[in-house]
Amino acid sequence: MTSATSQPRAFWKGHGTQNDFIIVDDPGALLPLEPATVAALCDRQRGIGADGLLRVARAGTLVDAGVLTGLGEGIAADDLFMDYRNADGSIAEMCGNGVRVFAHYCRVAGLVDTDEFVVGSRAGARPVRIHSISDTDADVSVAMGPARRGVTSSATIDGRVYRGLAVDLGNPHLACVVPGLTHGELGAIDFSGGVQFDAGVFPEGVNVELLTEPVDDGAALIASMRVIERGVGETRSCGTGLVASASALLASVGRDEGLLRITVPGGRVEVAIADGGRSSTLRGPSRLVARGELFDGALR
Ligand SMILES: N[C@@H](CCC[C@H](N)C(=O)O)C(=O)O
Repeated sequence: MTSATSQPRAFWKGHGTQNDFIIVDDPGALLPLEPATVAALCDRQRGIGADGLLRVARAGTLVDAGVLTGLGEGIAADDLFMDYRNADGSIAEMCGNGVRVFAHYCRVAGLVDTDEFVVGSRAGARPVRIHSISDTDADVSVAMGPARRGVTSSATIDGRVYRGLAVDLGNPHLACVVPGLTHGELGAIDFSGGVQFDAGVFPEGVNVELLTEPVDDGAALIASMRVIERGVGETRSCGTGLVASASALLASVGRDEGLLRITVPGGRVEVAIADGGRSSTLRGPSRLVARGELFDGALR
């Protein structure tokens, strides 16, 4: 006997500045993406291995299937929706690197026939623009919405306390600009013990970014970032974290708007914050590296 989940299921693999994702096209929203299933697929020893999983389906189909309770602001039933899961199987509202890879996949797979379209996310509509594209590489901008600054708080990593600014990108961030920290010193911090944070400030957990102080090169503010993601651990890049970091870097020099180029272990992206923080754009690469087939057992 066969069922919707017993058929071999195509998957793709891609990354945005080495924040990597399994992409599963599920037009009928039939896949039971239980947390344990997603965690097994994302596991780097017993699964495919990834920082997260992107389910591709139309927003209206996900509502009809009961995956979403509603369409969300600015999202039409026919819009493609990025149903994002962290590597531990938890659901997150948004993923900035994921949206670029998602848009790249949708264009290459023929799900859209234009270079500008709306991607739905649990944080709302995220319009994308594809500047250049091949089957493997793309350069994509995402309108990331407002970067909402909150309170200051602190996080402890490897026994050291870092002060930072809470910034809401639809998902929660604590972006810590560390006075005097060099790029080399940032790279040497031991993230293996994870992060401790104030659960009173971040009851849903938080993504924590550490940053060097910004340097103004005349065209943009330049800085380096590392991140420990909620539901994943350290990743080599985090798109929402980069926008949150841009907002904190601007705050550290008394500004609300500007252009920033931020280096992460997985590459470099550009962030623009405008309208006093009410809008933001993330621009960076996407690479599709493989496609394959999930066997029935992988989904149980
Ligand atoms: N890597 C992502 C963020 C993914 C979600 C995050 N771990 C959370 O739980 O909020 C990005 O590129 O933004």
